[in-house]
Amino acid sequence: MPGGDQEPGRYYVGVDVGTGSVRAALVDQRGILLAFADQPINKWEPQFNHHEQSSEDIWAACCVVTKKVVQGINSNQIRGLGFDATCSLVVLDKQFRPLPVNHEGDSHRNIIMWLDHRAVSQVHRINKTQHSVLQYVGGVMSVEMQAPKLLWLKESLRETCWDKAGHFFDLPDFLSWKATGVTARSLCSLVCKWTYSAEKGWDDSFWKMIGLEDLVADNYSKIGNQVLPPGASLGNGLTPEAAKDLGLPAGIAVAASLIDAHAGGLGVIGTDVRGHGLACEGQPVTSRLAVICGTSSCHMGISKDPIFVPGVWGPYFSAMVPGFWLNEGGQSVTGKLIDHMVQGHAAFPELQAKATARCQSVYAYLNSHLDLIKKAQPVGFLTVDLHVWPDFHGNRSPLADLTLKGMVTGLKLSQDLDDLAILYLATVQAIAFGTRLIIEAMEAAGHSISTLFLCGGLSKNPLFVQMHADITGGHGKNEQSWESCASQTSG
Ligand SMILES: Nc1ncnc2c1ncn2[C@@H]1O[C@H](COP(=O)(O)OP(=O)(O)O)[C@@H](O)[C@H]1O
Ligand SMILES: O=C(CO)[C@H](O)[C@H](O)COP(=O)(O)O
Repeated sequence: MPGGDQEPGRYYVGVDVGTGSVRAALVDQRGILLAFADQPINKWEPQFNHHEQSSEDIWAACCVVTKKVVQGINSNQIRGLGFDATCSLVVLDKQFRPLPVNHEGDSHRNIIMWLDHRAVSQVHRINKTQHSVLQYVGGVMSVEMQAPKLLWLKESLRETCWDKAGHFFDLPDFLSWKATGVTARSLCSLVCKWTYSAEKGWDDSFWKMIGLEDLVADNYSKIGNQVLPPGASLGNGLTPEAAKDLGLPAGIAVAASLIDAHAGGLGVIGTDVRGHGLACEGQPVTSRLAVICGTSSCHMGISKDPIFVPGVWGPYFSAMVPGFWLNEGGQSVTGKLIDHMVQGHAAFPELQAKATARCQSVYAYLNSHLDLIKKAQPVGFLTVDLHVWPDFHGNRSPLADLTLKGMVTGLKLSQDLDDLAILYLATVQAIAFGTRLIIEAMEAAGHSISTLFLCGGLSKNPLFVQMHADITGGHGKNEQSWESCASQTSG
C-alpha cells in the first residue's frame, strides 16, 4: 500500500508537456512513481520554419493522461498538481479564447512553438539594439524566445491577432491559469524567455526600444504583472471546472509552473548519488550539468554568483534552483535531428521491418547492428570517414547563430543498413561534440563541471549516453573523475 500501513498515502500529480507528447505521473509523498501515462499531441508546420500547436488540444491531452494516472485512487488523498511545459507562446483574446497565430486565420492553432523560426528579421533588429537585457541571455537573443515572436505578431497579424489579444502566456503559465483561473506567471518562464529580471522586474526601456511599448502602457497585464516563484501555490487551487476536466478534486493545490527543461533540471541536478561508488559523490552541486534531452537538449548549470557565458542563456537568478544562478546552454534539435536522419534514409523501411520483427525500437536495433559491424574496434571508430555538423536548425549555444545549417561529409553511393547505422552514429557523436563545446564555453567563463546528469527521451538510448561520456570525458579532465549519469525520468 503506497504510504505504508500506518498513514494513508498522499498523492501528487505532475503533468509534463513536451514537444511531441504530454505525460502525467502520479507520485506519493516519498516521491515514488505509482502511475504514468502519455499521449501524443498535434503539431502543424504550415510553412517552413513555422511551427504551431493548439492550447485546446494540449489541455485535452493533459486531461486524458491525468484521468488515467488517478484511476482507482481515492481522490481525497490527492493533494497537489503541478505542470511543466515547453516554452511555446500561447495567444488568447480578452475573453481568454484562442486567437490565430497564422495567416490562414485558424484560431485552433493559437500557439507559436518554441522551435518556430519565423521571427528572424525581428530578432536581428532586437539584437542590433544591444540593450542591456541581452546580457542576461548570453549576449544574443534567440529567435526561439518570446520578444521576437510578439513583435512578429504585431507586424504580421496586426488586425487578426495583435489588436484582439488580451493574454500572451508561456505554455507552462497557460496551463496553471487554465487549472486555477490565476493569471500570475512563473518566475521561471518570465526570467528565461521574456527578459524579466528576478531583481529588477520588467525593463520598460527594452520594450519601448523594440517597438512593443503598448505592452508597457498596459502595465504588462498582457504578459504578466504578478510573478510567483515556481512551486508557489496559486489562488484557491483547482477550479471546479478544471477539476471536472482533469478528474481531480476541486480546490487541491496547484503549483506555479516550470519550463520542461527546468523541471527536468531540478529533478536530476540534486540526485542523491551516495552509495554507488561514483566519483561525483561529495562534489558540490555546481559541478553538475543537467542535460535534458528530448526533441532538443538543454544544458543546465548552476552557480552561487552570476556567470556570463557568451552564447549561453542566462545568468538567470532563481529560475530553476532557488537562490542559485542558472546558465542554460542548448541544442535546438537533437532527438528531432536523430529521427530526421534515420527516418529520411533510403534504408529506413528495411530497418523498420527488421526492428518490428524483433519487437525492438529502431534505435535498439541500430545499436545492436553497430555492435555487430564494429568487429574488434571501439564503436566510435566506425565514423572515421563520416562526419555530421548538427546545426540543421541553427546553433543555439555556444555560437548563438540561427543561420547555421547542417552538413554531412564522407557520403558514398551505397545506402544500405550499414550506412544508415553509421550515419546515425555520426549524428549522435556530433550532438555529443556540441555538448562538449557548450561545456568548454561554460568552463572558460568560470563554471567547473565534472558530471553530466541526463534525462529525457534520449537518455533511454545507451549509445547517446555512452557517446556523451566518451566525447566530453577527455575534455581537460582527469578521466577517472568524469562520468555521466542517465536517469529514466522524463524531461
Ligand atoms: N527508447 C528510446 N530509444 C532511443 N531514443 C528514444 C527513445 N525514446 C525516445 N527517444 C528519443 O527521444 C526523443 C523524444 O524525447 P522526449 O523526451 O519524449 O521529447 P519531448 O519532451 O521533446 O516531447 C525522440 O526524438 C527520440 O529520438
Ligand atoms: O527551450 C527550451 C527550454 O528552455 C526547450 O528546448 C524547449 O522547451 C523544448 O523542450 P523539449 O526538447 O523537451 O521538447
